[in-house]
Amino acid sequence: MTVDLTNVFQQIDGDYDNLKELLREAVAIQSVSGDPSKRDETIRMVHWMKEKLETIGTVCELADLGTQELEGKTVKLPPVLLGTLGNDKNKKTLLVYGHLDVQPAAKSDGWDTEPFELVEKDGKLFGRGSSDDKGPVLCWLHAIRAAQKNNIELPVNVKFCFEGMEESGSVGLPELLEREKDRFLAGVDFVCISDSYWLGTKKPCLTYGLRGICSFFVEVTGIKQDLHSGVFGGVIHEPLQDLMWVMAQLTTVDNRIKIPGLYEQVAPLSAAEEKTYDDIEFDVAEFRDSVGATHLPTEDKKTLLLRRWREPSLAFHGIEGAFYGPGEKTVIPSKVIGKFSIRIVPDMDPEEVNRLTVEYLNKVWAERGSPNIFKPRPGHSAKPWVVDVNDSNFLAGARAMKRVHGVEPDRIREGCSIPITLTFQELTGKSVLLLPLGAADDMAHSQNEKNNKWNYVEGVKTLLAYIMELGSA
Ligand SMILES: C[C@H](N)C(=O)N[C@@H](Cc1c[nH]cn1)C(=O)O
Ligand SMILES: [Zn+2]
Ligand SMILES: [Zn+2]
Repeated sequence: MTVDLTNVFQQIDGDYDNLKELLREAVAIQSVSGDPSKRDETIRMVHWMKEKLETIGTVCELADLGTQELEGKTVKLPPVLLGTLGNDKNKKTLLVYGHLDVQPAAKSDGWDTEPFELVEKDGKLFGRGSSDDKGPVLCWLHAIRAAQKNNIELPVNVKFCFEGMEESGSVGLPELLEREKDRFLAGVDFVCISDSYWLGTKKPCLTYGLRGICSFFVEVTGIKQDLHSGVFGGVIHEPLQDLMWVMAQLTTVDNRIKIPGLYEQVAPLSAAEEKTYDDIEFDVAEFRDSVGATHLPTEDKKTLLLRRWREPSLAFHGIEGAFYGPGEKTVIPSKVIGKFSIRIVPDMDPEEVNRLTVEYLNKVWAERGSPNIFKPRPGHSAKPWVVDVNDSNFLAGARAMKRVHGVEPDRIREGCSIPITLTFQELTGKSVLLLPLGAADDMAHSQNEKNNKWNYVEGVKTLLAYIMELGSA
């Protein structure tokens, strides 16, 4: 029997001030997992969320993950929040995953407002984590709270797994989940993750694929300290010149990867799969304008989507040790570390990608002929993930989207990665649904990250509708 949610949806609309207040509190906690100086904040964020989950009756535990070595220091890993809400043997069990950590952010990066202060402007809620992933995580809480306020019994038991290291490769989580296979993960029937974005700004989507990732560090040293470029320029081998030259050998001008053997690993595209791209609504001009570009390497809809979702790509992230502040500094840096990553797709294997990439870097380094010291090394990696879109979990998600938005969602893939997705699928043997709530222009990881007020509120309704739909899945 379908429960009428009309009144609950109205109450959710009316509860906006509370929804916003909770997001404000969450955004204010600077849980940047990649920054060791902010590790206490990341841990505080997990404790904060535990308290919130307990207010809806969740039985919570904090799984300790020990420590990690980060920038030469031993730092505590944030615990993983495991929660159990309901234990009815006659009901199926939904496992919800989300992350409480965020990417780094500083006003000086070019934000219009302070990144860790939630600001509402023109129907948008600006703040680091508002979309990725604190907003969606809070939608789960609000959805269940709304059901409880209206005495609506959930048709499923709900388990929560919220971590604080997703943006840094989910360190320790796969091993914890392995250990929890026959305890916390036992009896899970469905998995759902809300940690990605719609393809546009208006039409909802369900996501059935993610790219994986292989990240790399390339270190070049050669002189004992930074040097005056006037006094020493021209008479030494500069590490930064070497590094820039090596990095420039990795891609072509239209961003194709030059590492031999990489594209050969990509699964061939069948005619049937190619056809699924025909009906997807995607406005290339809107996409181009949203990123502020004048030209894109391709403006053909299908080619562009294929490149985002089912082809590898290489992105450069930065150079540690190189001067980047305002003004001029006529210095030759002594040690530089280039950082880049490769997004990988089926059938690429992270270990093989790491091997081919390091082999290629060493080859071009040999061609460079520099006497400096060159150390390329892989960082974290994750496998790609693709599934069937028509199982009962996906159908429940589609019905929920239709109930809230009145349209059938598009089935899409994502260019980004959620490293733990495949682990959940393998350990539970159950379907994992990616139910995105954010808009394509949310600018996750970037300046002025936001969550639309509308997406946030409709997201609460969508997750509630999804939980209720699982009752007939
Ligand atoms: C899709 C998700 N919200 C996300 O942003 N994932 C990150 C995961 C990651 C991998 N390395 C560092 N972070 C991403 O795709 O970059
Ligand atoms: Zn992210
Ligand atoms: Zn995320």
